[in-house]
Amino acid sequence: DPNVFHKRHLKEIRDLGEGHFGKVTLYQYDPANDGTGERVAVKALKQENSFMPDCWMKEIEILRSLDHINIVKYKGCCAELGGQVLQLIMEFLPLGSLRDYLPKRKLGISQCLMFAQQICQGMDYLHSMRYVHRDLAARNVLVENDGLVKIGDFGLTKYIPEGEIYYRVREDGDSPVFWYAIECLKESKFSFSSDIWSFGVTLYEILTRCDQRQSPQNKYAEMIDPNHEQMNVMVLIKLLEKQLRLPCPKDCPHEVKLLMENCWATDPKQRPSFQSLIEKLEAIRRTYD
Ligand SMILES: Nc1n[nH]c2ccc(-c3ccc(NS(=O)(=O)c4cccc(Cl)c4)cc3)cc12
Repeated sequence: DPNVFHKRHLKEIRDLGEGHFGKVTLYQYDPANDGTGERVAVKALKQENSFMPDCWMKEIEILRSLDHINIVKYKGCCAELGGQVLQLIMEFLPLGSLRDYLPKRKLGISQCLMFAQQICQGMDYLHSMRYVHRDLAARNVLVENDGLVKIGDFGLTKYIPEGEIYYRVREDGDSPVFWYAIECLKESKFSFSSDIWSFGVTLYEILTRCDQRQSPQNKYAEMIDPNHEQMNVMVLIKLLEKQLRLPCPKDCPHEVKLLMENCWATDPKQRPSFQSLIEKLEAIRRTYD
């Protein structure tokens, strides 16, 4: 079965990333044991979290059910600890995430907008399957080559049943609050529209070329008075309720600034859909051809 990987043939190479519940590692899968095997990315639960296999199995099922050029490919599973827990095997993209790639490459605005449009295409497909991603950020977008990006992690993705609009969560764990829509911070209400807000923050990251000095967290921290308050979720909510938003990165075209701010509308219903963002980004990109 090409989707089954045997632990004994997986040779660890290096870490690719670490989240709250798991970590992603680069391995060579080398059954011939002659160094000619293919490189794969393996996502495993951190041991202390192996108590939550049901949402882990759900994550594996979700990625296995997805098939889109802008979504990282599922390759299979590997039994761990005598079969209790599975490891998720994905295709390996050598250029890593946008956070690794953008600071090193001086991409023009047109190529940044092409990446943004491809993220919208992957997300439009995900929403068409009635999944809310809940963790869209530049660190979770992978680079295949300088013309193709893919969404690379679905650890917080949830299915929204027909007829429902929101997904309420209990755990806040290590929540990516600076990418969260205001209604997620205030009421833990996640929806297709809250993914649009996170896309706006991801577009902001792309336009700053993932410069960490201009990260969402640092930029929001600059908006408060450091002398009398420390940044936390309550301070962030107040700042957003005062209609403050991330600043427009330099060399960001005016129509892209408007598009980004539309994604951060307080009212979720005022935010665009990924379909309309694809059309708008396509039109703006054509002015650069
Ligand atoms: N270079 C790659 N090829 N294939 C991959 C699959 C996933 C990833 C990946 C995907 C996401 C991240 N972001 S991350 O913030 O490190 C992360 C978030 C949630 C859960 C985890 Cl375990 C890690 C880091 C790495 C990288 C590659």
